[in-house]
Amino acid sequence: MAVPGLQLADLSIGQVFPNFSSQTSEQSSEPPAEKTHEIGKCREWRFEVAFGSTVEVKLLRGTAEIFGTELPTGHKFTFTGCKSAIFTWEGCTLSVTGNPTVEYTSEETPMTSYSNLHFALEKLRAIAGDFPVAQGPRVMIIGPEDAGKTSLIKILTAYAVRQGRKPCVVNLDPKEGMLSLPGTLTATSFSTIMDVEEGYGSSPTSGPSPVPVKLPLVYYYGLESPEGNERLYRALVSRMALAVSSRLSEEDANRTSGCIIDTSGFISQTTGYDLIQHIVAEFSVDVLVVLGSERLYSDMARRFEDRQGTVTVVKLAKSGGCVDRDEAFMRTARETAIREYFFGEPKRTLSPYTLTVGLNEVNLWRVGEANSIGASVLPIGIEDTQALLERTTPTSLLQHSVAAVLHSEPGDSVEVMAESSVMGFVYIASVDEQKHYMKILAPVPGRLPPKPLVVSSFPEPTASLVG
Ligand SMILES: Nc1ncnc2c1ncn2[C@@H]1O[C@H](COP(=O)(O)OP(=O)(O)OP(=O)(O)O)[C@@H](O)[C@H]1O
Repeated sequence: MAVPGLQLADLSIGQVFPNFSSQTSEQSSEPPAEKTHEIGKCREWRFEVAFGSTVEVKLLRGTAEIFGTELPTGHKFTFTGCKSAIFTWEGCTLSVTGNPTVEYTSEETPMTSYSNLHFALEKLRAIAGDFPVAQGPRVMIIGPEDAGKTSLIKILTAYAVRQGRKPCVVNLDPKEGMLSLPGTLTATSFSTIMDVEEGYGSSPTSGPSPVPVKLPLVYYYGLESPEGNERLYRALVSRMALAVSSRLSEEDANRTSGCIIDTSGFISQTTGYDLIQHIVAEFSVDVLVVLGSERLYSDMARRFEDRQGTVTVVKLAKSGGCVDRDEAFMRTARETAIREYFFGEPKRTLSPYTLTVGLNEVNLWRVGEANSIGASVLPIGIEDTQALLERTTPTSLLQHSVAAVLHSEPGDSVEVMAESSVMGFVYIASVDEQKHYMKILAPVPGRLPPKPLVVSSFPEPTASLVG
C-alpha cells in the first residue's frame, strides 16, 4: 500500500486506514457475541454503528430488506459508520454480531404509505408504456434535513428495479454524493440492485464489486447548500435536466421508468422555494412528494395550485427512525468517502498514483463563493453576477483539497466549463510554492490530463489521507 513520494511506505496499514486497525483489534481480542433477533411482520430493526467499529448482520429466516433492497438468506453483511434499518413484511430472524451503538425494533413504520406511493408510480409507468412518446413519472422528493428523503428514494428505486424498471435517479443534494464525492450533483440509471452495505452501490472507480457497478453522470458544484452559488446551481440543474431527458428518450425502459429526484434539505422560503420551482420546471416534475413537513406541503400545494393536473403534490409522513446526523458524523462520512475514492475500502483496497505537477502547468479554477446574495433578493432588473468559476493559482492553502477534473478543453468559456461533467477527482497532497510544484494523488496512472481542475470549499480539506 506504499504510495510513492508520500512517505506512506513506513506507515502500517492501520495508520492509513483507521477502520483496518479497529477490525484487527476486534479480531485479535474476544470475538464479539452473536445475538439472534426475531422481528415480527411489518416491523423494522433500527441500528446505528459508529465509524471505526463493525456490525455483521445475517438473515437466517424469512424475508427482510434494507431501504427496499432484499437481503439474501445466509449472507453476512458488514456495516460501519451508518444509521439504518432492516424492515420485514413477513417476519424474519436476524443474526447480529458486534455492538451497534443503538438498536431497537419498531412497530411503527411508514412503509405501507411508501409502498403505496411505489404502486401509484407503477400505474403511471404502465400508462406511459401504452403510449409511444409518453414519459414515466418524474418524481421529486423534498423535505427538511434528515427527513428521510434519500432513504425514501432508495426504497422507491429498489422497488422499481425489483419490478424490472430502469429509473434514472438524480441527486441534487450536494451535501451527500450519490456514487460520487460530496459536493457533486449526479444522475444514474439504475437497473441492478443496490449495495446495502455501501448505500447506493459502487461506481467504476471503486474497483471490482460483487454488486454490478453503476455509471453516474457527475457535475461538480463544490458547496454544501444550493444557495451558496445559486447561479451555478441553477445552471447545473438545467444541464442535468437536459442530460436526463435525453437519457429518458434513449430506450423504452428508461422512458417508461421515469426519474426520481433527491433534493437538499436546505429550503429557505425565499430562494429555496424558487429553486424547487426551477427544478420542477426543468425536469418537468409531475409528482412532488413533500416528506415530513405540513408547512412545506401547504406552501407547495398553494404554489402549484394553478398547475393542478400537471404537478401533483403528495404529503408523506417522516419515518420515526430518521436520525439527525451531527456535524461530526457528517464530517467523518465525507472524509471516509474521499478516502474510499482513492484508497478503496477494507474489502477492496485501491492504490492511487502520485503525480508531480509543475504549478504553472495546472489550469486551476475555484467555484465562485464571494457574493452570497441570491438572485431572488436582488432588486428587479439587477442580474445575479455571482461568478460561476474564478481563475485561481495553486497555493499551499489548497493542500489536502480535492479537485475535480472536468471534461472540458482549456480554451472553453467559463460557462461551458462550469457546466462540464466531471472526469474524475485528484487529491492535492502537497504544494511547494518555493519549488513550484505540487504532488497529487490520482486514481489512474499517467500524466494529469490537460483539462481544467476545479476546487472549492466543500468537502473541506482532509489531511487524513496522507497520515
Ligand atoms: N427507518 C429508519 N430507521 C433508521 N434510520 C433511518 C431510517 N430512515 C432513515 N434513517 C437514517 O436517518 C438518516 C437521515 O435519513 P436520510 O439521509 O434519508 O434523510 P435526508 O432527508 O435525505 O437527509 P438530508 O436532508 O440531510 O439529505 C440517515 O442516516 C438514514 O440512514
